[in-house]
Amino acid sequence: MASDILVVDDEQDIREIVSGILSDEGHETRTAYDSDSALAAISDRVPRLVFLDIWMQGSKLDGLALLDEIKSRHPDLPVVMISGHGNIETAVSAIRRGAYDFIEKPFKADRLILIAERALENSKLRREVTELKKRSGDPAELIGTSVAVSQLRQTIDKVSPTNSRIMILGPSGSGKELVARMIHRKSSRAAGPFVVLNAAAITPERMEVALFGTEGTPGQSRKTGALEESHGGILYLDEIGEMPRETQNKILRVLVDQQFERVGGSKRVKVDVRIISSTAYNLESLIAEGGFREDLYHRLAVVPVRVPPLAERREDIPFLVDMFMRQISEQAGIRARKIGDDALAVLQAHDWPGNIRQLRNNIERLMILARSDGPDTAITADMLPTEVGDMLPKISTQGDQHIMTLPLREAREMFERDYLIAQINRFGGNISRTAEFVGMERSALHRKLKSLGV
Ligand SMILES: Nc1ncnc2c1ncn2[C@@H]1O[C@H](COP(=O)(O)OP(=O)(O)OP(=O)(O)O)[C@@H](O)[C@H]1O
Repeated sequence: MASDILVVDDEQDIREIVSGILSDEGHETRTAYDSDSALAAISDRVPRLVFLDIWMQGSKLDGLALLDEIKSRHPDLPVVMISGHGNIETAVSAIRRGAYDFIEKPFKADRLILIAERALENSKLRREVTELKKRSGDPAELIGTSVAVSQLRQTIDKVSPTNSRIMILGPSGSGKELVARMIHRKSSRAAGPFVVLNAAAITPERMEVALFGTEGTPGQSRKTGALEESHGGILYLDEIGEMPRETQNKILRVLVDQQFERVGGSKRVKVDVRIISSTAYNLESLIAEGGFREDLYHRLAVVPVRVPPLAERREDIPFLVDMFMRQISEQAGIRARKIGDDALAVLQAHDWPGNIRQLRNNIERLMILARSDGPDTAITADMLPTEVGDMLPKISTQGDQHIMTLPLREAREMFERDYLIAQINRFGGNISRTAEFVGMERSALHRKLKSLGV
């Protein structure tokens, strides 16, 4: 994927040489001749890399001051200083102030290309590390040998190299985001960003700012939105059904002409973004009710990809349990345990309404609870948390009466989850309406659902 590089220099020759060499390498370049035009270019669209001259005649800010300004707005944007013979010391001090490197005039094309590549690679690695930290539990590949997962893998391989828009359909916790990340990794945009915007976790009022950013006012700085952040990469719109109707109209326009305006501005920002969206609920019924634009649905779901619920691929459960055990033992320093066949059978028989996320949460609890029993004893069915063993209630008999007991907290959680699932279904999957009905803030409901493994 070509990278967008901004070259800032007051000398036209240098601008042309630098951008010419980089364009020959397949990069997209833009130029600016002073601090104002550089800041304007950056606010049109944030580039991936900036080459910045230290001495610029007629510029309001000199190179170092402009570097500070750029870094204060975009701390992760790499900047390479272009220094003349006499100002190496300034270049060195620029590095202390956050520049990635410097290149001394006159320079050879090879050196310029090398520095650009290193700077781009370095910032890509930094982004990846941040991503990895965020999703440290994610496996690199889909776990499972079921037909459903094998087909899903094949679909991912087929759709990744194309540029088509994908809609991932599947219940909460089934691995939709993981699938989207895999498509990103296997696509030609792998070097570009992967940005997530969860429509269910953002209030409708804040949605447009989150997506389009704000132009900023004299007292308030400009903010880039998810669309701009994902330029050259992939934007993952999670829970697309929750997108407010008005924002849907604007997204449709972005899809048509790949341009948008920041909130409070009229300048058009051009972006090159591939959109992957996802939904856990039936969008068709939402469309029928008028809650979702049908034309937008068709544009987003050029290729629909289905992620099956865990209950439809029970044969994968032993592999997942094994992987989570190892992962949790590494992360939490708890020794992995053997798991008895009876316990595995219970785990495989469970319906897992919260899918893989819920399975993982339960394995974690199980490992923590079983910790004191000695590392070598296998986990047996009676050690399973009650939530898993809801088919294994503690039943006692008094006379001819059978009494079922569940620990209070777990019983509450279980009923709370079932209750919330029932309400969500009743409102056709619309989180806003469910939240209103159950008297919770939308984001609080979203957090609650995640914590209950829904
Ligand atoms: N096939 C799989 N193999 C291993 N781990 C998986 C698999 N599928 C999902 N997971 C793990 O399960 C958890 C939930 O997955 P993910 O967040 O992708 O689900 P989701 O469908 O996007 O959920 P939501 O709809 O709530 O956003 C993650 O920790 C993910 O790493």
